[in-house]
Amino acid sequence: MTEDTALRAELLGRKYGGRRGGWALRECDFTLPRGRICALVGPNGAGKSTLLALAAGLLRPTEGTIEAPARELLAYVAQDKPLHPRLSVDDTLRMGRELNPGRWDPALAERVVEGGGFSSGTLVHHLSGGQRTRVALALALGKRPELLLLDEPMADLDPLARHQLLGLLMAEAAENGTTVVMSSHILTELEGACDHLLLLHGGRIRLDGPVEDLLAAHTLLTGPVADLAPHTVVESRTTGRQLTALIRREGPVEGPWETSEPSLEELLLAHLRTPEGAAA
Ligand SMILES: Nc1ncnc2c1ncn2[C@@H]1O[C@H](COP(=O)(O)OP(=O)(O)OP(=O)(O)O)[C@@H](O)[C@H]1O
Repeated sequence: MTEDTALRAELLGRKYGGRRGGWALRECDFTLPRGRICALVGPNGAGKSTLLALAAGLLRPTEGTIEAPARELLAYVAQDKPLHPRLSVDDTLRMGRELNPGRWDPALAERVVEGGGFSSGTLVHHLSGGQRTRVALALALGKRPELLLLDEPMADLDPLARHQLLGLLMAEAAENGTTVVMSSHILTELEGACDHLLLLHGGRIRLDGPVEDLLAAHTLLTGPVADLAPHTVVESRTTGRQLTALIRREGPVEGPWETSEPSLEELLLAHLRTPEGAAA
């Protein structure tokens, strides 16, 4: 892995349940440059959590490889946010400091916990789901990792908390050059926050690359029904004589259509609705 790379997978595969089990992830090849904020998207069961656990070193690949920074340089917030229930918030953050000598940023951890509507003496056991998320994010960010792996981090946060914490996360990532990989089903949340995309479906990568390049490679068009060749159609719908389609452009679009660049949400929805459509 070079200096500029934060995460790299080569023919990565993971099977659960022994020899007769099924593949949760198959033939995944990608390189994530340092400093990117990467959205990890895909339907339920696509393999997102499996990929994050492999990147965190908590699972071993069944085949292929995944290269990531050393464990002390990465932080991983799992979907179920495992924390010690009998520790107070204060004790939990103290543990974060003790486990990360020389790296821990107490002020940053405090900032994440602030605004959560609980005192620092509260036991983790007595926190709500969203409040526990705050503490788990404080532990992860306080560590000042090179690579931050977040499995649906915002799912149980209220809209204000989500906005505040996403803002804090983005600011910290920009300031410290942290690479973030964040799985989410909330597509609107990813727009504006992420500059890189990994779209998984059925354990395989369907889209991978900088968001800007992926958007520029696609065109939304509306107009009369006509042959779209030579372009690759990701998704098309017709209402009477009217065609709406998302295409992967192969050269200039010439025809009687109105064209525009899709938003990230439009691009993701089209690819999610047609999993067998135009792959990367
Ligand atoms: N511990 C396990 N044992 C057996 N199969 C598993 C295990 N964990 C995951 N799987 C299977 O692997 C596949 C990928 O699961 P994974 O949790 O990685 O998907 P996901 O994209 O994170 O889904 P979601 O959006 O629902 O969280 C699924 O088919 C799932 O049933």
